[in-house]
Amino acid sequence: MKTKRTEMTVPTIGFNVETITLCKGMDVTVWDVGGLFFIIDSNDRERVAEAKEALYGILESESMANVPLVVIANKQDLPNAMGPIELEKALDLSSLTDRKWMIQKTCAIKGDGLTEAMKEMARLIKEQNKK
Ligand SMILES: Nc1nc2c(ncn2[C@@H]2O[C@H](COP(=O)(O)OP(=O)(O)OP(=O)(O)O)[C@@H](O)[C@H]2O)c(=O)[nH]1
Ligand SMILES: [Mg+2]
Repeated sequence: MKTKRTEMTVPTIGFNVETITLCKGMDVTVWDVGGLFFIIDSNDRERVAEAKEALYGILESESMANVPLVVIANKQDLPNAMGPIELEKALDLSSLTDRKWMIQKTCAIKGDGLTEAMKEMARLIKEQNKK
């Protein structure tokens, strides 16, 4: 995967903004943020590899160094949805040794797990800041 980087700073705010080209036609803009939520369609087994590529494309950006990650495993209401253990393997999350991460199961249409995801993120950011 080739990434083309554009570094840019907004001096008045002091945020680092970086635009990464994940693949042709897919640009993501990342900010110097406290935490990253990555939402995955747990029911989309065919595209989990694609989701993994996208995730690592974001994580390799300099501005994402040590930034805590909460993977939101959405669509848990669907019977064929991948669970957290399966997703952890599919996304190879155990390879992430230099950042705090966790997986939160959600069902966005019912709102299940969303508050928990926010709380977990707050906890990870606090832990990271202790270092
Ligand atoms: N069953 C279920 N459906 C959901 C949930 N969250 C979002 N959706 C539905 O998923 C649909 C959007 O699908 P997505 O997978 O997000 O997007 P998509 O249109 O498939 O586009 P891409 O997957 O990005 O190509 C909408 O109809 C939502 O109502 C959930 O937790 N459970
Ligand atoms: Mg989809």
